[in-house]
Amino acid sequence: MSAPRLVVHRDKELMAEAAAARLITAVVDAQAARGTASVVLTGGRNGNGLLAALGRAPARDAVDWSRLDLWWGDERFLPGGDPERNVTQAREALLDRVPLDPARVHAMPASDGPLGDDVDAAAAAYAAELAAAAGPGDPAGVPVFDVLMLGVGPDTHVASLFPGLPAVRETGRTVVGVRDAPKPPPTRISLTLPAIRAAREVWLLAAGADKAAAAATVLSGADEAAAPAAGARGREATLWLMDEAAAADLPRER
Ligand SMILES: O=C1O[C@H](COP(=O)(O)O)[C@@H](O)[C@H](O)[C@H]1O
Repeated sequence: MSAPRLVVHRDKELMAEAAAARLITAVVDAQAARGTASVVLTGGRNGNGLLAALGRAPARDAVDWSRLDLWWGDERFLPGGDPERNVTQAREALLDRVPLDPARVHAMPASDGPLGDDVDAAAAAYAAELAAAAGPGDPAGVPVFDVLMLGVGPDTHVASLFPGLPAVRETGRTVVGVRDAPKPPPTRISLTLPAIRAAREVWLLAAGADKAAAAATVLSGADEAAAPAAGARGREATLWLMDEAAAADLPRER
């Protein structure tokens, strides 16, 4: 697993533009090397800001959108089309305006889907979809994602892995149902840390003053059960993409 590396931008707008440019390059490079690319999207303000910036970037046309697999790191377990669902927000920010292959857009199940409102069954179904996409050389039971993005919550949560809840300690399953999340809605679906750590590159997005304490806690060596973002590492790279406000409480010599 790779050690965290920090990239600090002046403000959240610049961070979103720079992260979008970085994502375009990563996808184009992956498609050139392997024919396809796979990216795991995050919900939240920073993740949606990045998607909106990507939509404004002229270089977005360098991406072959038809050869891109999109997955989600977590989802709010709500009815399909609910404005609070991460996939709904991602569609609005970008996905509805680029020529993706619908079969490659792997949204997590909704609470009114064919599996009904059983969040554990929904999580198991997503784990099965990931396992089916994994190759024989992918021992984690998920594909080797090229880039997996995670918004960092002010409480250090990533995906829907919240401090102190059992999901953050999961070692066997790749996807779990989450109940009693402290941030609404309380019922969610999340990739687990072992699934997250299967990615080549993990990018943690932290912009805004409300992320400063979380970033300082995680980057000072906190335990992942108490600060889940501490457990989010990529095989080849772990990047913290930040703005100055989120980096304000980090040691000066960073
Ligand atoms: O609820 C969620 O929150 C986190 C962080 O969101 P932010 O608005 O504080 O940046 C997000 O990463 C996660 O995907 C989402 O479900």
